[in-house]
Amino acid sequence: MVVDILTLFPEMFAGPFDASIIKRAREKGLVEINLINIRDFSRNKHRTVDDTPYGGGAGMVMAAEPLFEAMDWIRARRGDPGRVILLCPAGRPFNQEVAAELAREKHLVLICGHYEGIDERVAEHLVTDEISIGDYVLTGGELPAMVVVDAVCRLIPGVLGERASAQEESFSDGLLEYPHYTRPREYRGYRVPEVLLSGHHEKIRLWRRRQSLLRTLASRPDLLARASLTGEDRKILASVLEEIK
Ligand SMILES: CCN(CC)Cc1ccc(CNC(=O)c2csc3nc[nH]c(=O)c23)cc1
Repeated sequence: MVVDILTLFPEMFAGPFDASIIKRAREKGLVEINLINIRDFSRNKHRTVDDTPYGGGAGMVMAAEPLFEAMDWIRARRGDPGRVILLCPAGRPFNQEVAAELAREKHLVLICGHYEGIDERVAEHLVTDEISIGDYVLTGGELPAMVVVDAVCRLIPGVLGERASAQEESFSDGLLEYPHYTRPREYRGYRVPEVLLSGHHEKIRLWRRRQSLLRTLASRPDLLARASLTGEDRKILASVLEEIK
């Protein structure tokens, strides 16, 4: 997969993409990430990329020209991208389903907005998808772009070890994860639950499932409503609800 990121602050991306899983994916040639500075496509001598809004109002608006010029350059080099994603607060809420959809593309362009907004002609004539990463206001689209790239890249075959992706399948039943423990058995008087030390695989499986159900019930009942629950799950939930009566 090729990801072209249009941004005013390419330096912001240095850390997250040069470490760990994304770095390995790039080295393996599974993903190519190009950082493109929007300012390089400004056609005026002051290299400006924003201007005052028509109709008045506070703040500045990102101009259309540098983004259209950058898209021409991308198209000339690599042909039409599958998706052109504008990161913006008013976009479609990003979630695992959107990540899976984008992970099937060969070529993504991400546009990181700034200022009060971007000239609407960009959204109208260049953009295929507008994506928000949540209902809170950030200073720009760069962190959202990193979040999207991270979530999408890990779904590209070969990026995660096959074990991890197999594990992913088991979690994708929509419940929250059960608690994890590792050595030592006791640390500062805090002990690991006995069942996990028992070696009794069926009891451990049941305990973990119960923990997932309890946690999901406690903090994400909305997920519980949507999850694919087995008969066994319903029995566990019934006994839990009995207990807390
Ligand atoms: C004045 C109204 N603001 C919209 C809520 C203007 C505005 C604020 C912050 C931004 C910068 N944020 C993003 O570009 C952004 C891009 S994706 C995203 N997801 C969640 N929250 C976000 O702020 C974002 C852009 C416009």
